[in-house]
Amino acid sequence: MLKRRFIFHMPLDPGCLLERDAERSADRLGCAAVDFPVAVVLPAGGSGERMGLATPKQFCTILNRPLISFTIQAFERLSWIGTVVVVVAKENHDLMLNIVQKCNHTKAKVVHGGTSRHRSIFSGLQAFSSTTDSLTPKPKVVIIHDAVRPFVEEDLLLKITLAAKEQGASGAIRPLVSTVIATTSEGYLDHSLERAKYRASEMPQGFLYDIIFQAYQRCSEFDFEFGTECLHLALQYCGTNAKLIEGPPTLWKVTYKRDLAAAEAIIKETLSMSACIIAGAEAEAVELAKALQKNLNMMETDVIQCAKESNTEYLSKTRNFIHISTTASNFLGTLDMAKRFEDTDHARLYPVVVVWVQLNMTKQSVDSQKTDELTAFRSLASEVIQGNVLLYGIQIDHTKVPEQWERSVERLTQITVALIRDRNAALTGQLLHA
Ligand SMILES: Nc1ccn([C@@H]2O[C@H](COP(=O)(O)OP(=O)(O)OP(=O)(O)O)[C@@H](O)[C@H]2O)c(=O)n1
Ligand SMILES: O=P(O)(O)OC[C@@H](O)[C@@H](O)[C@@H](O)CO
Repeated sequence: MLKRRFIFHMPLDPGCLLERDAERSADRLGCAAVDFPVAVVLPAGGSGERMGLATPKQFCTILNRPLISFTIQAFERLSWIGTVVVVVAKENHDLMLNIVQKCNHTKAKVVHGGTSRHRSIFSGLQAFSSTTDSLTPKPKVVIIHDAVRPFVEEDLLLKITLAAKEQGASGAIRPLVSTVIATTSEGYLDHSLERAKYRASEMPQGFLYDIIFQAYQRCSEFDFEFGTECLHLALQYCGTNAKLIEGPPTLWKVTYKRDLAAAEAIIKETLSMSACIIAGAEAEAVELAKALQKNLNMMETDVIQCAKESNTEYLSKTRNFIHISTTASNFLGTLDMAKRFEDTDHARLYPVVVVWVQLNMTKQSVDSQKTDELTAFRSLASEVIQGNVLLYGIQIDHTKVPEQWERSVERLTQITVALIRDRNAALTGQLLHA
């Protein structure tokens, strides 16, 4: 087995695209540090007017999956977090239940929201009960997080939770990008604030449940209608001064169309950071695998000898598999892999890419054989895509002429990277040529 591991930092792991050793240890860290019940309220009852789409932005899809599911998964995967109350508009109740079922969000509880974000959050808080034997007992600490902020990582959640436990309230902040100014009623500049003295209030925020619940019980109708800051309610109505914790740049809220495009780009980039190359036994295939691994230097790649070895170790590390074969139509091994992805739920949340590379060692097959092969490949691709597996094909002609071989491998690399990065369903079942 040929292995070369890179020291590799995932720039972001939104909603745990892959369970990484580091993530697992952080989860263990969380379990050790959090010895009290923690629950979550995700306000998702808005209409997304600024997004300008018919579908509320929390239900807009990325890689065939609603945005809200990425946010829920960021909490679902942490063993030290309990119930995740998702607050949606009444008309979206069934849609949300379908998402919970399809994406297996076992911690999610769906409740109805209100006409404003604060009303929705309060409705979410009321889903917990003070009776200890209830299905949703009230937590010690509750995390409040906008459902349209999909990138929230465990270490920040841990800091917010522990700070809320100690201080009563905590909130994520980010440096201001633009300066804040005050305007006159005629629309002229009144004055500008010294930017360095101010921060943008982001999410997640954490609270001792009793404090934030009491704050909402006491707050005014004006607060409910026009307020945007939970930390302010804790201070105003419970005298609790939130601990502020600076978070990473990925905390931003999906508000406009550009934010959705940015979120999709980040998720695709993170899914494309690793690959497993299955070389088969033939010497030429192993040679191509090593050349491809060398060219794929922007990815953490493993090379294994055969699909049978693409066991759980590799499954947990990547969602991109490059299957090199020297025999035509040997793509049927992909079906076994697809079945294994299905058995391990590996493709439930994120599409798995399988690039079948056919290394042509002999002269071209006759046209009728090529047509049959393409038909079989296409029908396999349309079968496995039902299980969220995207099957692509690339043919490469073997040559002993070094310059030609180098050019072919470079083209193979470029096509492979493009397919993995874009995960475009329209190209599945195609046999491209490097
Ligand atoms: N009545 C409301 C309004 C907003 N939210 C939620 O609060 C979060 C942040 O609010 P915002 O970004 O303003 O969402 P929308 O109100 O949907 O957006 P817009 O203001 O553009 O309509 C979102 O997850 C949104 O779904 C909510 O639960 N209930
Ligand atoms: O006002 P919107 O409903 O767009 O978004 C809510 C934001 O204000 C809120 O998420 C943070 O600023 C932290 O309170």
